[in-house]
Amino acid sequence: MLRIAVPNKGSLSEPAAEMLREAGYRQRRDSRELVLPDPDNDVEFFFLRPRDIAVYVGAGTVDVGITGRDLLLDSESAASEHLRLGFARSTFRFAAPAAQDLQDASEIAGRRVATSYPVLVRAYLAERGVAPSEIVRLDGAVETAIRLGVADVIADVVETGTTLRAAGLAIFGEPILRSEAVLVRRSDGDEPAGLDVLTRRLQGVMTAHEYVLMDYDVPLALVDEAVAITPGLESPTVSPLHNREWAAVRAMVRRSDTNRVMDTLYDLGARAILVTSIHACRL
Ligand SMILES: Nc1ncnc2c1ncn2[C@@H]1O[C@H](COP(=O)(O)OP(=O)(O)OP(=O)(O)O)[C@@H](O)[C@H]1O
Ligand SMILES: O=P(O)(O)OC[C@H]1O[C@H](OP(=O)(O)OP(=O)(O)O)[C@H](O)[C@@H]1O
Ligand SMILES: [Mg+2]
Repeated sequence: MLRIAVPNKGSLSEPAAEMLREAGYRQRRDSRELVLPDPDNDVEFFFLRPRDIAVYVGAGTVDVGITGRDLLLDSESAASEHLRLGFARSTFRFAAPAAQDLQDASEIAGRRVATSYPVLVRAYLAERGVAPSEIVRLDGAVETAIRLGVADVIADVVETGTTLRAAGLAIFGEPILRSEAVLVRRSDGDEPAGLDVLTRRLQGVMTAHEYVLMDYDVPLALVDEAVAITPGLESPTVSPLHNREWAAVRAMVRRSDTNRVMDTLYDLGARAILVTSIHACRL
């Protein structure tokens, strides 16, 4: 049985459970459940703190886990990224009171930095030869650290930037890291049995979100031009129609391109252009 660690709380928890549900796995109904066997799919879920997941995976007590790239790197555990999952995207940034108008990470020299990710911050500054006077490790609500006088600068997760603005802080310097949810596995050792199936299922969910199925009819003489507009992933399906002068085409199209592609096809002379969502897929 593949042992899979899943975040029990926080920003990662709900979207991770939703993705696993879409991939056909059982998910818990009660947030107090800590372990959930799914014998039909030959896996077992362990609901753990997101920050601890890479530690358990690195120690080999669970086979794989879902966590954030930032949490993985800050854990220094023997786990590594196996698959990007595309949700819980964030950037990790330095910020300071807007009035101070700091511009660059080099200005952190001699200043105190508060963060929940001390390993990431220490490594980033060390690489650039910047020596802060202190790195203050906090569990959360890092934005308040400056007002309370324990730090001059913070390094924190930024999604929309609302929290920083509300605290009167402004981002400065380059992003320290771009993060998203990732599937992690142990860095060394054999690939755990069943990881290939989990990976394909999760990739299937991502592809189903990312692509739509587009069907349209097009005059035979225009099929080549139409197919160049919708090349699909491998090759589009072209089928004959009862009216022999026309053909039907079916291809996968990036969801974000849907309307642009429909406009282009219509201008070319395609008609009856239909778009359907993909429920699940294996490529
Ligand atoms: N708006 C956000 N706030 C916090 N973390 C976010 C956000 N958006 C994405 N993330 C990602 O979620 C992970 C952090 O999850 P975690 O559960 O530790 O923090 P949290 O959502 O702030 O929960 P908590 O309230 O327990 O601190 C990181 O990988 C982070 O990059
Ligand atoms: O850029 P934003 O969209 O505002 O989101 C980012 C903020 O959200 C999180 O805090 P959370 O509310 O989880 O509180 P915490 O600091 O106690 O973790 C995170 O730590 C940032 O502070
Ligand atoms: Mg938080």
